[in-house]
Amino acid sequence: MKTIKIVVAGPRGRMGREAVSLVHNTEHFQLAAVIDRMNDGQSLSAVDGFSGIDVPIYTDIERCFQEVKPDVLIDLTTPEVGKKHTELALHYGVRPVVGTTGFTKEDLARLTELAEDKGIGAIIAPNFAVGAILMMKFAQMAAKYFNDVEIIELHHDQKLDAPSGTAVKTAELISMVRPSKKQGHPEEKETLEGARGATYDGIPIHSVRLPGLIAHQEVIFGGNGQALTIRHDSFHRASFMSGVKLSVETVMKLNTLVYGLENIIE
Ligand SMILES: NC(=O)C1=CN([C@@H]2O[C@H](COP(=O)(O)OP(=O)(O)OC[C@H]3O[C@@H](n4cnc5c(N)ncnc54)[C@H](OP(=O)(O)O)[C@@H]3O)[C@@H](O)[C@H]2O)C=CC1
Ligand SMILES: O=C(O)C1=N[C@H](C(=O)O)C[C@H](O)C1
Repeated sequence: MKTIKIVVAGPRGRMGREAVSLVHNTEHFQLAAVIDRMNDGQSLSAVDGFSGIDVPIYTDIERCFQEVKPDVLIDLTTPEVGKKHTELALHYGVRPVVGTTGFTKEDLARLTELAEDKGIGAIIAPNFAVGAILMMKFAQMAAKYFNDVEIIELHHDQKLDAPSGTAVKTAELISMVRPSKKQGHPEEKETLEGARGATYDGIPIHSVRLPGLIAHQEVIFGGNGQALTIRHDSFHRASFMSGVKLSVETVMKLNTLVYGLENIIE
């Protein structure tokens, strides 16, 4: 298998650390550099937790792309930084694999067009865990039979975006197969603002943030005399890494942007 030359953005982060380790330990992957917002020009091996991983740190992504010429960028940063990185990667002909969440519909449309113009692959995946992809697929299947649904997503309290990318993606998949609907009593009123959560096409989404959690979601369907709950839990960020690996391998064969791993996991 041809070696894939990879740059990871956000290496000191919770996900970035796992991704660096995955790339470093995968035979046909080469970790060529990392992009961070500090330690420019130093070796990653000098940073706590990366001993023996001797690759350069760049704080300037454009200089990194010009000098390193990677095949793939794995971005695990923050919503604003992730958007900028993805756009620049496409501009430089580097295929982005983006786990960073918080992208809007407009962001996705713009990036899809850019990938199309450049004729290269890109993957933006709100969730890399296979169990989470199945949860979303099962929820979409169930929505054909149950019109009423609410999503509860639960994450660690350091998460920047709400609702989670996974919750938004789940609501999008459900709204593709069920008619738009205003749920609950037509005259219901919130006596405390926000009590009914955010809504996506009439689907309430509730975001819980607590220390101790990692990434969890329940999709609850209600019907006549019954309820169906579909739940997924990530107890460790290692749960996301097989999806990152598959995405890096797949993005090399694509020439458009794919949003969501459900489109590449059959
Ligand atoms: N798709 C998926 O399956 C998953 C996606 N995620 C998403 O991945 C993203 C990262 O999550 P997580 O690892 O928990 O977050 P962290 O806050 O732990 O990591 C983000 C990292 O990005 C760094 N960073 C900030 N600005 C820049 C920049 N300009 N250049 C390079 N690095 C930068 C931060 O540095 P500093 O600390 O100095 O600010 C930090 O090290 C989030 O959007 C999250 O929602 C998370 C889990 C799974
Ligand atoms: O920030 C996180 O941790 C996670 N973010 C992603 C999301 O917003 O859906 C994926 C997973 O839930 C973990």
